[in-house]
Amino acid sequence: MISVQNIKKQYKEAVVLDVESIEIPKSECFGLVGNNGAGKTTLFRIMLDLVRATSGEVLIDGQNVSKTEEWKSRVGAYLDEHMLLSYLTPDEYFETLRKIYRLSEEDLRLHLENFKDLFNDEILGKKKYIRDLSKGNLKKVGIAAALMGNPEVVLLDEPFENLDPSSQIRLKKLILHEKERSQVTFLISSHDLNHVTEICDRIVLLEKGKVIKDLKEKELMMSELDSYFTG
Ligand SMILES: Nc1ncnc2c1ncn2[C@@H]1O[C@H](COP(=O)(O)OP(=O)(O)OP(=O)(O)O)[C@@H](O)[C@H]1O
Repeated sequence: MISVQNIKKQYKEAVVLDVESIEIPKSECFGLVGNNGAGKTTLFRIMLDLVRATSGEVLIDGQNVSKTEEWKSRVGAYLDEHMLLSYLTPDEYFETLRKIYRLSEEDLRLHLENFKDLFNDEILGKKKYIRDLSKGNLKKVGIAAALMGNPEVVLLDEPFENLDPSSQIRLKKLILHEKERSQVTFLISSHDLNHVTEICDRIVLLEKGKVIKDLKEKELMMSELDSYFTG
């Protein structure tokens, strides 16, 4: 369970995030939407302790993320390419993570097997450095890495961005499969309302750092979001 309590983030006078409370139960697929600058990435960065909130706290299974470390072994995330090791090839990168997560070679093989369709023969065995991959392929490496080590919680910032249509569909299937298989709690930010409403159980809409809608009824999500974004 993830609990966001009275989180405020301020840069000088500008308050970019002001969230009273969000509770995310285990195995929920939580979608986060909002226009550019609404605060989605900032909220994710605070949840991962990459940025410190001005006030308030985020708890993962009761642990304050800015004061403890243990939660890190249960959380996977891909926010942007800064999280990758760009001087490695994808094979070298996954092998490095395998050792960090203490997985067997067979575990890694099985993990990457799940990504076979998504990788579309473009990622593994190519001897190409991560820094030279296309934006979409970078994202695929980051997502596969975020899901390594059986995380209980996975945060993905704009996972569909830069993916071709086939890859977007494959990624949706993969997330739904992972959710079924291992009850992962997914937190997904996206500008793609169709994808996010299709896979998420709940969608929070941010506007200028504030939660203005918390949609839990699948049938109403799309129409509510549609009317908000078409203004
Ligand atoms: N280091 C910083 N210094 C000043 N302002 C910042 C900093 N980081 C983020 N911001 C501001 O915080 C606000 C929220 O940004 P954030 O990246 O969280 O939005 P977002 O919802 O993820 O946007 P997008 O959809 O464009 O990715 C923006 O106004 C941004 O300019």
